Amino acid sequence: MHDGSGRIAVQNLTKRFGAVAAVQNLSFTVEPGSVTGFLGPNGAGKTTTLRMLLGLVTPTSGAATINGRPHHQLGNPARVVGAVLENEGFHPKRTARNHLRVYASAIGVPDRRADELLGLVGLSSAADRKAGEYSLGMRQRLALATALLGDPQVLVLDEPANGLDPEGIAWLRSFLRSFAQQGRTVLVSSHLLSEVEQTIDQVVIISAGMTRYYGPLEQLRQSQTSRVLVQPADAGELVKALQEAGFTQLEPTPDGRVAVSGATVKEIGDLAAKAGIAVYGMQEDRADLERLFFQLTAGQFSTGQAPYGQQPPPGAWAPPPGYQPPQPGHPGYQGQQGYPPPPQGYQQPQGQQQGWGGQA
Ligand SMILES: Nc1ncnc2c1ncn2[C@@H]1O[C@H](COP(=O)(O)OP(=O)(O)OP(=O)(O)O)[C@@H](O)[C@H]1O
Repeated sequence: MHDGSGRIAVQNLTKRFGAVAAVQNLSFTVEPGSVTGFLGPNGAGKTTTLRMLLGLVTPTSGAATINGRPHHQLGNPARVVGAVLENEGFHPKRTARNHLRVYASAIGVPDRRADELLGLVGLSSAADRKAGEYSLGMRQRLALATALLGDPQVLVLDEPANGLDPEGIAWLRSFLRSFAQQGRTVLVSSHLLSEVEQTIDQVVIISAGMTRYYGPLEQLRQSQTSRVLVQPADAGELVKALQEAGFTQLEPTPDGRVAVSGATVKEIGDLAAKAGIAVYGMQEDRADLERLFFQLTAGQFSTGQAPYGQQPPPGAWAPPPGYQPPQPGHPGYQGQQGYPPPPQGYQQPQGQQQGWGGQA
């Protein structure tokens, strides 16, 4: 029998599709009572990992287990793990209520559970409409209702906020938190940290199939560093003046400004005035989680420019504890030291993606 813990364990998991190494030696655990974000850019290997966990793809090597067992050894898996995967297929002519009843009967739960769940996910009024007429957001709600039919201990969701409206996203957040507070396990994937930031306790960040960060979100948050972006008339003179005054955490920005860590706006302003350097603007810039996420998944840990001097200043943009440097084979791998610029055209995601409002 399984150990009943509700723990998800991924150990040295690897999946190759021909020449494509979709997942490479991935390891992490997800503890019950927490919501874990599984994050990575498009094509990072999230869906493949979740599909291996759910027994839909066979690993090339390594293991993914729930309750200490691979999916095919779970007995009645719907009672253990509920999953919402991308592109969930519904019979287009079947109503939502009938769809849920078919699944309820397949896993041996009573019909009334279908109506309970339609209410929970806010679909009661659309229960008799055909799934083929549902919007993307409605299909997501129906997929979650299906995943919950067996009252599972573990919930695995692949990009669940896709297509949801703001009310739906807020509902989903509070639902997942209360689900985890009952001592259950939630693993939720996303390619946007901002989308899941308010929901998750711990985070697994992957890029090109490899783990880049694994640990509490709070730890990642605490590693944020604030800096001041200064636009001086003469960057070289300002850097010299700052260095002479003992401020050494200085970096040029791609747009020609000087990024100063460890100094206040006032300190920089006073110093520039004393040195007779005109300053046209200063802006406090708090490193947000999204930028850290980008830096981690882009295979680097810098602002994209080599800092003034030889090496990155200690602490200025140091990786957070839990950071795992790129391995050979990762696009961001630069040997022992390397600070390449971010890819051209990268745009920071704007705002939160929208998406529920059932009767949580
Ligand atoms: N069945 C398959 N055959 C061949 N290659 C595949 C297959 N499934 C996935 N891949 C490849 O594996 C890599 C990882 O894909 P995967 O769908 O797991 O990424 P993802 O992180 O879920 O991306 P997204 O956020 O875009 O959904 C990609 O390069 C993808 O093209």
